[in-house]
Amino acid sequence: MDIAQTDLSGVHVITPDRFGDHRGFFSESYSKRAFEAAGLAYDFVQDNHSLSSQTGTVRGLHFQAPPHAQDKLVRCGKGSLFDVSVDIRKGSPTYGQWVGEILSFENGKQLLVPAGFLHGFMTLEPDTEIVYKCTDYYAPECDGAVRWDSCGVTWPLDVAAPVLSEKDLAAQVFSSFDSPFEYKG
Ligand SMILES: Cc1cn([C@H]2C[C@H](O)[C@@H](COP(=O)(O)OP(=O)(O)O[C@H]3O[C@H](C)C(=O)[C@H](O)[C@H]3O)O2)c(=O)[nH]c1=O
Repeated sequence: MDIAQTDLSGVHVITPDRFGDHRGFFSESYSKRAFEAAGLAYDFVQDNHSLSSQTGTVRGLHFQAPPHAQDKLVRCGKGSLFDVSVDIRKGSPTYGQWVGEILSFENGKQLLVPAGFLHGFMTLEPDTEIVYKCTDYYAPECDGAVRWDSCGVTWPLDVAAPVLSEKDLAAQVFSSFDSPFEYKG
């Protein structure tokens, strides 16, 4: 399992090993032991799975506010997507900065998105499935969203009208967003 730091401290790209044979492949898609050996200690309590049928579907950019903030370990179970994380920790030297990574069934890559970061993605092909682990349970009263196109993210597809939920269509713009997260070094 390769665990690589991104330009945003705390956000990692993780690539599990795949053992191929004549049947296909086997991969340990998550190992608490490997994470702890890399100094990453997360207690995941909920797995999420969503299907986006159309290319150019955008889900995000979302967060859960304290006291139910979530760290997320994200991977693509089928298809491909551009996964994005934005630092929203007030006082952070990288506040407002973003990283993006193509996650696909083919490349097996994962993105570790800590609490204090927005998370969202754009699908790059039809019938794309995302699967992710969270360190806290769903708390709709703490659910928050920032407009996908207001954070300066360079999205991979020039989609005039992405497929969005009502919630994401109505999300606040980043410039007027008051983050509930503080940078703790
Ligand atoms: C997130 C969540 C949702 N739901 C229910 C609530 C709605 O009835 C339905 C769809 O929820 P929503 O439109 O918020 O789903 P997404 O737009 O995929 O939201 C997620 O997308 C981005 C990429 C994220 O990182 C978050 O996990 C999450 O915000 O599932 C649940 O029952 N449990 C949950 O944990």
